[in-house]
Amino acid sequence: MGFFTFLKSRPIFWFSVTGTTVGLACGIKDLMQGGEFTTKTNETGRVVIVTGANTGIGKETTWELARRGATVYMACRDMNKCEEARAEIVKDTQNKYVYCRQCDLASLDSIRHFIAEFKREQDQLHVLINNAGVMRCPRSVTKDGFEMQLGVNHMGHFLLTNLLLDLLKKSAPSRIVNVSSLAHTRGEINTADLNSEKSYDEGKAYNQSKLANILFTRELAKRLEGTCVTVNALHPGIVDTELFRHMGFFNSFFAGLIFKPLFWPFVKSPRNGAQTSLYVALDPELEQVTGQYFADCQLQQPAPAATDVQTAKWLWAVSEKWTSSQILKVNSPKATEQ
Ligand SMILES: NC(=O)c1ccc[n+]([C@@H]2O[C@H](COP(=O)([O-])OP(=O)(O)OC[C@H]3O[C@@H](n4cnc5c(N)ncnc54)[C@H](O)[C@@H]3O)[C@@H](O)[C@H]2O)c1
Repeated sequence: MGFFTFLKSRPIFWFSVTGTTVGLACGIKDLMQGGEFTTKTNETGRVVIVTGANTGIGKETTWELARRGATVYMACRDMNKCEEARAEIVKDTQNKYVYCRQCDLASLDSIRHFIAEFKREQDQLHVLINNAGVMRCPRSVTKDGFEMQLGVNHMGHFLLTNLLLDLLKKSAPSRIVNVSSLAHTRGEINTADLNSEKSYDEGKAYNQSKLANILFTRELAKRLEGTCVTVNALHPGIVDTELFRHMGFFNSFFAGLIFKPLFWPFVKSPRNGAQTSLYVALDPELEQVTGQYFADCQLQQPAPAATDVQTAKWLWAVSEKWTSSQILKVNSPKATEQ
């Protein structure tokens, strides 16, 4: 009996096999969505900044914060997209205290400008969510000469956070949330070529930037001891967002074609992907918790490389130097500087 004849002769069997497979996949998908942050909180009067808030995880995070009454600043690169997202959120939540402000993390000047404008409008900041990110893009550099993934994912947020520490301390108890990734487990801080000037691998550069997010979190937590400002990092899960678009047309097309269907049961919706950010930002039980790493709304152990105290100190010193130097605008920073 040929294969197709066999298929045709047992329709009920195949119907059951397909049904069971789809059912199992849906069950697995349900399980893989991770925890949901269901604790009711009222955020009225609390001021929050979310970077990269116009799409994906950042947009859903902003949406839920707005639902809970917070004053939310959407710190975004593209004002048109930001206004579009804001309009949708305001219409749904009726929260008028949602604002769009330009903040291009690939430009230290833009970050400083955003800070100056923000501080003119607000004298409080209760939560800073460093969410924006680019992934596996072909090599390019920021306005200040940083390799793009290092520059946006780590250096931009490093400067932004440091320039907001005064307000966060003044508004304490307050929180900083750094959206990292499970990709940090494959990361390594390349102390000989942090800025990928000698060689570039888009995957390694992304992993390095996400490892940097956790090292920054842990070093900052130490520096904030005794201040009632906490800082934690997280992995949001594998989330169906537009993050793949940075990989260029060819790669993102194939990632969409192969990766998404293959990993469908494990892929979260953006709304589910925002739950750990919301949990870390708002859960009352985490008021004292700092320097930790979370996933699926649970405390997790990061990779050993993310707990290396010496590397965290080295990265802090280099980041401080590179983001404070005006010379960076002209010359690409030297990766060997310490
Ligand atoms: N999607 C996933 O599976 C996944 C997994 C692990 C970690 N993450 C992390 O989650 C975060 C959010 O990503 P997402 O999945 O929602 O993707 P996304 O592409 O939908 O969102 C990223 C946001 O960052 C913004 N951004 C990029 N460059 C910027 C710049 N120079 N200045 C300001 N904003 C900039 C984008 O405009 C966008 O709004 C990222 O940090 C990402 O690394 C995502």
